[in-house]
Amino acid sequence: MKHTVDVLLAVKPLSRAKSRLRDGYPAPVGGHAGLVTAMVLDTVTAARRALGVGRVLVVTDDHALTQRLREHGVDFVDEGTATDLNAALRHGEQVLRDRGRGAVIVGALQADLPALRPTELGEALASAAGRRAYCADHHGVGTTLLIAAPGEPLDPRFGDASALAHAESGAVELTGSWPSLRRDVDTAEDLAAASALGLGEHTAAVYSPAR
Ligand SMILES: Nc1nc2c(ncn2[C@@H]2O[C@H](COP(=O)(O)OP(=O)(O)OP(=O)(O)O)[C@@H](O)[C@H]2O)c(=O)[nH]1
Ligand SMILES: C=C(OP(=O)(O)O)C(=O)O
Repeated sequence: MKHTVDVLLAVKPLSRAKSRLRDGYPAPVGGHAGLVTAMVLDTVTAARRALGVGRVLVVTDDHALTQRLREHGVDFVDEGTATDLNAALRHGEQVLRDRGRGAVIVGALQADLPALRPTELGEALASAAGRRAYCADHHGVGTTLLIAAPGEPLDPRFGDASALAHAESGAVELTGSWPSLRRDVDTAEDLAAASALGLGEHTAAVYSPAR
């Protein structure tokens, strides 16, 4: 039976989010929080359109963000007692399993992929082929996607050098090209590179590349 992956995205409070992305580009419409929100919405929109994705659940305590998610019919959950990204993802994983019917395959997708193409995510999920797997970021150092093996815990190890950490945890590295899946946005340079790939509608509406 073809399995779908239930995808988690975690977002910290917008006031603290994307601290490396606070300057170096024209002021976005709606300010910093508006830009971060737009990137989340574009990432979620692409994930929902990707072949192989089941449910999408955003883990966040930010009220303004959850309001926008609600407007777009995106499911979300608070982060419980989590104090970091991995704990927030583990909390979201438990919520998915509690709600799930039958075997659940859980994945974690970074929430700052505003150029994400559904086809690239779908290809990455297919190439995991039921294995614990990860996709490294464009630097080859971080992780933009982690997929658990069916019925296995997600065991997220995001943070510094997370690609290596996930490899050491037994995850298989996914090696497709997938430039939009690997282009997470941490800095103004990343945002310009994502713009060159083609931004989703929400981020494109608030950001214009520096002329
Ligand atoms: N819910 C939740 N999400 C988190 C937490 N820490 C990080 N994240 C999210 O994890 C994703 C990847 O983290 P980073 O790329 O470091 O994002 P960031 O922390 O906003 O960026 P910087 O402030 O520049 O480090 C982002 O979407 C963050 O919002 C946390 O404690 N809780
Ligand atoms: C937390 C991560 O994201 P970033 O490196 O963008 O902070 C990660 O790649 O594990």
